[in-house]
Amino acid sequence: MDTTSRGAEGRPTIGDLGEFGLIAQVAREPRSDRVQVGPGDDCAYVRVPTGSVLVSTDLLVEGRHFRRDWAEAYDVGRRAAAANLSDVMAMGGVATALTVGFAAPADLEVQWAEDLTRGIVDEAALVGAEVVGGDVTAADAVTIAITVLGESAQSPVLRSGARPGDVVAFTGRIGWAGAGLHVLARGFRSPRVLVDAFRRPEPPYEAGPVAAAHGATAMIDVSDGLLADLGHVAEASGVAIALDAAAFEVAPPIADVAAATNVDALSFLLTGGDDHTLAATFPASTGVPDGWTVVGTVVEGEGVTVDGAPWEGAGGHEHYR
Ligand SMILES: Nc1ncnc2c1ncn2[C@@H]1O[C@H](COP(=O)(O)OP(=O)(O)OP(=O)(O)O)[C@@H](O)[C@H]1O
Ligand SMILES: Cc1ncc(C[n+]2csc(CCOP(=O)(O)O)c2C)c(N)n1
Ligand SMILES: [Mg+2]
Repeated sequence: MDTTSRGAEGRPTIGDLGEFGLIAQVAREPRSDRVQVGPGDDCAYVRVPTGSVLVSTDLLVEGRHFRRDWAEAYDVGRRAAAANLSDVMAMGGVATALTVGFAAPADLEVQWAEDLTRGIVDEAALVGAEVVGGDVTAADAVTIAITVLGESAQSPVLRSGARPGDVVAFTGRIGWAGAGLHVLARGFRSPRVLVDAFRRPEPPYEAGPVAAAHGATAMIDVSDGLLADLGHVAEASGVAIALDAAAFEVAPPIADVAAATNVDALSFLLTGGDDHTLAATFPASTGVPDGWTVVGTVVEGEGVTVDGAPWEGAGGHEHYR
């Protein structure tokens, strides 16, 4: 525990509690029957008179989630929207509408804000969603808080449905954005393909509903890192997940960066965040849809292991840690 973050008279701070401790505190609040899924999944699912709606909020803060010297405003917009749209995808749904909360200092160029909006609108258009409202306020750091609404053709796929015997799989690019961030943080701008993957993730939007229709038992978008996000699935489902390192194929640019910076290439795939791709579990009998790679199995127990042991390296992303 970080004792340097103690509040007045030694009272605990949210830094002590941690991101997930704080969320657990909010999640304990009672909710009515109209809340079919509350805090704890990629989206909430709330009953309305005409059916049910998926809803999720994601916040991007300058310096924490993006840097203006690392990405153009347009790409920050694409990424801000993608981070939200991918949470709807992870429930097996399709996004319909976004509201955009935007806070920035007065000296931000108008062009930056315009380009950001264009990026958000273009990313939303990939799934047929539209920006329908928002809010603007002054702030010291550029902050983008998007709320997304979505709908689902079938019951949403939760984090809590994984069962022993299921297979664990992912689809889309994994580790690319994390490797891009690693490169940028060391002052480099290449390999370009990795830096671009960080700047503008490409969530496999159609894969969410396809996986749901295929019978996915649990699903999550990979934003904190595969191990961390599968950890959320394991915890919510009351199971353990056993990954097989040999099942992961390391893409050449990731292998190059790993070799050049003396890092285990697998760590990018297991702990890199920001890809906004999908991980899911499927019954062994149904197998996985096209384009998914099986990387492990669901077993009795708790936690996530790689080749039978807990991952020794750094974990995924967690605020305040
Ligand atoms: N301040 C809060 N109040 C209520 N619920 C919260 C709060 N912060 C987070 N949550 C809920 O906690 C759960 C986990 O949040 P988290 O941001 O880790 O997941 P996520 O939205 O899937 O992340 P990502 O968008 O990075 O994939 C979500 O269900 C989210 O709605
Ligand atoms: C400048 C900069 N430094 C570090 C990172 C890495 N990062 C920040 S938040 C996060 C998890 C998802 O966020 P959240 O849990 O808030 O949804 C990750 C992987 C970044 N994107 N930009
Ligand atoms: Mg998510």
